[in-house]
Amino acid sequence: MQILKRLWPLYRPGLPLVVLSLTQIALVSLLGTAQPQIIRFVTDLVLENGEWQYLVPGALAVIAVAVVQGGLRFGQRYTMEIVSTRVVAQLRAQVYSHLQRLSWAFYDRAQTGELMSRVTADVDAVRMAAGMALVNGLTHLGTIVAVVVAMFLMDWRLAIVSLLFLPLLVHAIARFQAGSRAAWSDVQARTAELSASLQENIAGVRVVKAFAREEGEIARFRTANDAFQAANLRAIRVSAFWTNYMNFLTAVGAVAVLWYGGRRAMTGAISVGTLVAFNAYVTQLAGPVRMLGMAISHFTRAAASLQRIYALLDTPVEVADRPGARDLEAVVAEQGTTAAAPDGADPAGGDGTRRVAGRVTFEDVSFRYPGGEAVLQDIHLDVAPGMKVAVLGLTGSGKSTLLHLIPRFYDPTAGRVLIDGVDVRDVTLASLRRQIAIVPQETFLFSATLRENIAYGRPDATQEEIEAAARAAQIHDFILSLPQGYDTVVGERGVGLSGGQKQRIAIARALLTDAPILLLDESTSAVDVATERHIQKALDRLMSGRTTFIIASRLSTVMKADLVLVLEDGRIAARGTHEELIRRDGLYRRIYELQLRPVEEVV
Ligand SMILES: Nc1ncnc2c1ncn2[C@@H]1O[C@H](COP(=O)(O)OP(=O)(O)OP(=O)(O)O)[C@@H](O)[C@H]1O
Repeated sequence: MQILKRLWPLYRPGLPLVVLSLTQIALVSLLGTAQPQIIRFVTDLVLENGEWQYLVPGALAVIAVAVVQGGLRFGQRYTMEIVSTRVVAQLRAQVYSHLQRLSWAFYDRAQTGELMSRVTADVDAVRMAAGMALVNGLTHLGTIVAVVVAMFLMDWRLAIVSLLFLPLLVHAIARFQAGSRAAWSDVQARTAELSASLQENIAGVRVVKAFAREEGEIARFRTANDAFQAANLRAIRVSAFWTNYMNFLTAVGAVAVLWYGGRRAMTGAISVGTLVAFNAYVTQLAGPVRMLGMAISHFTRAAASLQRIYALLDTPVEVADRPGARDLEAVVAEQGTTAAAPDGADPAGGDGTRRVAGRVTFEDVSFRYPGGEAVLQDIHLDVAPGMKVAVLGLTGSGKSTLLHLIPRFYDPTAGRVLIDGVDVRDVTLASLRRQIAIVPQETFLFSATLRENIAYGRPDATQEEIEAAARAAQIHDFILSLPQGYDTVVGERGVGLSGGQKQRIAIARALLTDAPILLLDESTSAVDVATERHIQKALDRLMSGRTTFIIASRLSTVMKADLVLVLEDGRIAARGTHEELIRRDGLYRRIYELQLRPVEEVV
């Protein structure tokens, strides 16, 4: 019920069409009762009384009814399908846009394949129910009602006897409904499991092959596949048993007609034509009843799917715009803190929007992942615009997490993160993220052209701007060397490009957004000396004039940094410049010995 209430607003705009379809359904149902009546007349007049002139008109009338019914059936189905495809398209769009809004914390827990199945299989189940099943279900219901009424109008005694099976039928429908709901919900869950397994396997195919785990993966998939098959068979069993049981009950009805109707016809209480018509009606009930069963199973399936879809739509967006949140640029401009633009930085952004200065402040920030232990504790930090901060620490010390709090991928559990003195939670996410460029360790490239990939953050960028960014990122010459140049389509995740090339595409992407704050996860992947020099140049260009947080793995980066932070178990264990820190005999020295020097020596 609750579900229908939520679905209703989607149907409302198509109300006139729904009414039209319902009218057609009513007419089809009424016409369904006409044929046995014609047969009744023909039987009584032609066979009993020998009035042969009624035979041909009777036959023609049967054909006419069938033709009109066919036209109406087409109309009812088509009109309802217009409404339902529209409803389902809106539902799908709602799911998709909610998926865009959901935050990192949600995707940490989510399974990609399961989400895909939500958008495809579940939405499809709703489409089936909202269109075809709805029309068919209502038509069958209408036919049943019309037939029953016609029977009572002809002879109520015979009607009661021949419909004695009806309560049993209703009971069977109810049992069927309950059984198939459970069975289909199981099938849907298994479908999701199967597609999750498939998706994960495809995404991780390189790992699978590297570890020669194909056989293991096949076995794992087979288990999921078997479970899916078993669930499906269970659902079919439930469906097959109850629909056939319902058919059997209808046959019992036909026997009742023959037995009791035959006696009444012999005593002359009803005409032979009436008996024939009754028999036609009872057999006519068999089809709609069985189909109604099928429609019900579609509905129960759709109800289960809708429940899952709404559960997803109801998942709260953990990191969202506050009501009335304003753009960061506007708030900063109002406070008048934009004055201190860094050297060389253009206070007006490349695309003409205002830029903030780029002061980043952490005030007593602590953070824990949901259900986890504290990952960051008491972080106190004030980074002036244009400063380069190198973040170091052993693995798992919280370096990435620290960076992820700035663009609000997560919100701190305690304390505040400020940009130019403004709490990042007080401004719109879009305006906040416009001010931040990110170069992650793993570059994700979309299956699109290199041009589109570079311009991902600024789709309106001109070819000149894209080329300028690529040139600064030291990747322009390489792109030109490809036969299709900037129009080269890269495969999913950028297959076809080397790690160093992908990283430079990411740098070009960040350069093009021209944001005053830069978050950089320096790749540790080993590259040759020439590539390393290219990347260094590209990075230097990118960092210039921007407040930069860099998870550093190269000594050269650390030496150039204005401030080095050493994280230990989520706390800032030491801070200072490389020179200051190296003189102390602490964690920094250890990291320097273990992590930084070797990389430098390779290069
Ligand atoms: N999405 C997450 N959900 C739950 N816990 C997480 C998540 N991401 C990281 N953690 C945990 O938080 C801690 C800090 O992780 P983080 O990735 O910030 O460390 P790091 O210093 O960047 O590590 P590395 O150098 O290995 O990349 C780790 O103990 C990790 O297990």
